[in-house]
Amino acid sequence: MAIERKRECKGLSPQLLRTSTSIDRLFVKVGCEALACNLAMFSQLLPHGGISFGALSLFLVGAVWIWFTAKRQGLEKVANAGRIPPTFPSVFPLLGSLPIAYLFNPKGFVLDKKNFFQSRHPTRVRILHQEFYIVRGPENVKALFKGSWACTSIPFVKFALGHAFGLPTRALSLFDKDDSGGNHVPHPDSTVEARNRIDYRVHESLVRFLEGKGLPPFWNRFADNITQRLHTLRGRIGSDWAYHPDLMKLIGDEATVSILNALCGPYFLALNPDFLDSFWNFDRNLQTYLQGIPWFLAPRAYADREKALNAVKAWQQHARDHFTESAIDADGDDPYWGCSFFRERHKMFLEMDGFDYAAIASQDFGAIWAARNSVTATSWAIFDIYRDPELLASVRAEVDSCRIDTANENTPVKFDIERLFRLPVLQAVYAETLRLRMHFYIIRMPDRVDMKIRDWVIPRRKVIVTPTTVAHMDSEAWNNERPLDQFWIGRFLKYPPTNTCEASKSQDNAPMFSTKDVEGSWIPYGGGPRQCPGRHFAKRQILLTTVLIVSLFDIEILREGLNAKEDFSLNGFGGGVSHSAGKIPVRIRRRQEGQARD
Ligand code: HEM
Repeated sequence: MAIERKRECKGLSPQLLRTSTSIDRLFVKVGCEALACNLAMFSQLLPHGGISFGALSLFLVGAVWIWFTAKRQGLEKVANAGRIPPTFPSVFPLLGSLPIAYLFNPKGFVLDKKNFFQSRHPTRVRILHQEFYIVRGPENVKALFKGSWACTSIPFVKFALGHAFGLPTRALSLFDKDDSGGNHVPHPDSTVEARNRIDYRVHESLVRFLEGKGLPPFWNRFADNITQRLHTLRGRIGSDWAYHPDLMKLIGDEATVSILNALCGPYFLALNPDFLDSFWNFDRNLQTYLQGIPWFLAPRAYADREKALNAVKAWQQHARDHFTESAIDADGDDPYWGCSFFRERHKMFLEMDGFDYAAIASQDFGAIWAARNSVTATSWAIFDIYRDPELLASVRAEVDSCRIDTANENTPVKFDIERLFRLPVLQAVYAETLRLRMHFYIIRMPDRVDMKIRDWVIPRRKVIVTPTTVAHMDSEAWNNERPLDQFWIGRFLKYPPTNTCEASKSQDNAPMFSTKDVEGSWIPYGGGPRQCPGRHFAKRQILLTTVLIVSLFDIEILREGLNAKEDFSLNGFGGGVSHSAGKIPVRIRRRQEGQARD
């Protein structure tokens, strides 16, 4: 039977197969047919009486490759039987699955069907002495999020705060001591004092702010601010086309200023008018800090971080010097600290060991920076709408139906906000923007117990990685009517049937928006207890800013910007919603009279 199987090896004579060695028969026996074929091919290449160098090299390359393929096949078999995820095979055992190709094309690497990010089942990956587990596929991802209660974020938060946000060592050491877990009630064997429960206290204050009573005042201030700003911009721009060198910067700056004003109050930017530059330069250099590149190799990157941190420190010193209780308004916020979130957590951090003003500035800069995804997503949504005149017309038709007429031209435009946030085409633009543009590695680590992911068990204290890009580009999970690397809102819309009696009776042919069918595949905000707490604000922020722009402005993307690409370089990929690789030049003018209800 083994010989019969070997006959399938193309190009090998029966005689050659009969003379193959006992080693290749052994491989045939264990099911590694390909390697057996290769060994047989090798004997055919041998000249009588010696081995040519070319033949030997060819053999070695072929043997390594086929061994690798055979191991992969074996992996699939083990995968169906076992419970501990198998290790992804590596060509060079000491190096593990060293992702050299990642350095040159990280997005291409994670989407390459042959490598570990695409494994169908949870898989262990070893790179040098490091190891982690990859989890992908909607059902596995749903199970991962469901089981995330058993995970700790402490090592990753500590890493990000220390490397990127410059949190001093004394404050960082608190993360190592916090063994109390993420729940309200600390682990019974934890010895950390309640005031030093940094992970739980920080997370609880974030949730109270962004998912609780802190959200409405923050949101209302943002909505007023962006409406006023874009109304003023409309006044400045006028009805003749004006050139702007970069749509992403134009939209990004407006949205960032309004978010900062709403978050930190009016003094933040008044005291630090150049903050936007250092903020975005910091953002572009994130990987430099995370990779631990020393300052003398990237002095400008570190100077930008210093400037951004100094801005936060200056704002907080001003708040400490000027704030009085009487400045607190009915919502609990005040103009010096902005949201009560910052004021309250300032007190909270000062209660903790190792925290001083510099440490608080690092923490708060991290919280401010977290809004960056929302801003970049807004710019992409607006880009994709104006790039497609048909889509622009659909969005405008929907949005105009939610406009509340204001008495005159000089009063800022108003909308029925709740209706606005239920518009199907608009929501589909938002969801498709995040599907296409959000590139992030969601990270989990089960802490005290092993983690069950369907039939698999991932041992405790092991890192689990789920790339959003893999989920968002999964051809088995998504509607492929248009290529997955193209922006297409149809992926999130369902249309009522067109030629049935029921449909003809129905007046309402509007599509329905839903993300239900792509649960576990649309994961821009992560999932489970530690999913993004800013998602409610982010959706509203992206929708309102987009709606204001399409209502107030005509924008023509100039030819060189029409096919703008995302920055998928090593420094640009994987940190969240992408930046564009280059500038996107546009012409902009006030939306022409009479078009408001086209
Ligand atoms: C489109 C916009 C946004 C996207 C795609 C996004 C995405 C994410 C993701 C993937 C995470 C990690 C979640 C996980 O591990 O499961 C996260 C965490 C976080 N996000 Fe967002 N985010 C967005 C907007 C915002 C905004 C506007 C804010 C604040 C105003 C914010 C604040 C945060 C914070 C504070 C965390 C860390 C939470 C923690 O440590 O527990 N995000 N975000």
